[in-house]
Amino acid sequence: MIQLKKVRKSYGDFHLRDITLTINEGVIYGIVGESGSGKSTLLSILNLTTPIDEGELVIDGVHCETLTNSQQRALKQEMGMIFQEYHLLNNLTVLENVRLPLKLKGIKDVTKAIYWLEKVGLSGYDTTYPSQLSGGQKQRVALARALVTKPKYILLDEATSALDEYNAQLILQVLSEVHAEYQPTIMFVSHDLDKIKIFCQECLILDKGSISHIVTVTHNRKDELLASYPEKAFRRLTT
Ligand SMILES: Nc1ncnc2c1ncn2[C@@H]1O[C@H](COP(=O)(O)OP(=O)(O)OP(=O)(O)O)[C@@H](O)[C@H]1O
Repeated sequence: MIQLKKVRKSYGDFHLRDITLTINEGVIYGIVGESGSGKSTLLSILNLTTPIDEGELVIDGVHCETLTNSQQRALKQEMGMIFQEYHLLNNLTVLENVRLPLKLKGIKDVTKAIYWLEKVGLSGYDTTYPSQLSGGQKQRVALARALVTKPKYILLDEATSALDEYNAQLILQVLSEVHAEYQPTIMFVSHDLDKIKIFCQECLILDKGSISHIVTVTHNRKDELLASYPEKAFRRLTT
């Protein structure tokens, strides 16, 4: 569980203000809001990339204002993050990028990295470098890298925005399978309300740095993502 109490962060004229929020285990949250409302800032605070100015951030009972380096490393290993700009390492191949979080955990076996590349439709790209990939392919490498260690928290910043509809659905399907398998907590930042509706259970609406609403998503159609194509088509056409 993650708790934020009166969290503040300022960048010049922008203020993320008094964010008080409990992020429960196993829930899929959407985060929406106008451009510049603070969605990425909130995710990077949760990912411990951005330190807060004031307030409290407590992750799994650990107070993050006073973390030791080893506590910070341990918590970060529970976070799988996809950044808006992907943050792939250009001097590493696709496979090496996906392996990186495993290596940081001291795991040498490459099987899981290969499995995840295949899962996001990129088998055969092991020795390719990020600069040779399209934006959508980079996004899928970032997804494989985020999921390879089975993290407890999955933080996704516009993870389907560079993708065509087929690949966006593929990613949401993969994430739904992952959620059905071990119930990680997922934070899904998106401008696409249809995807929020189909994928998320709760949705935070940010407005100029504050949470204006927390909405329970109704008519969630997650089952549809898990269904194989014939059932999916049948349900779409009949309900
Ligand atoms: N590292 C930074 N340094 C300075 N200003 C920043 C930094 N990160 C974010 N900001 C500013 O904070 C504000 C909120 O940015 P943020 O990226 O969190 O918004 P967002 O809701 O994710 O926007 P978008 O939908 O366009 O991605 C913006 O005004 C942005 O310029």
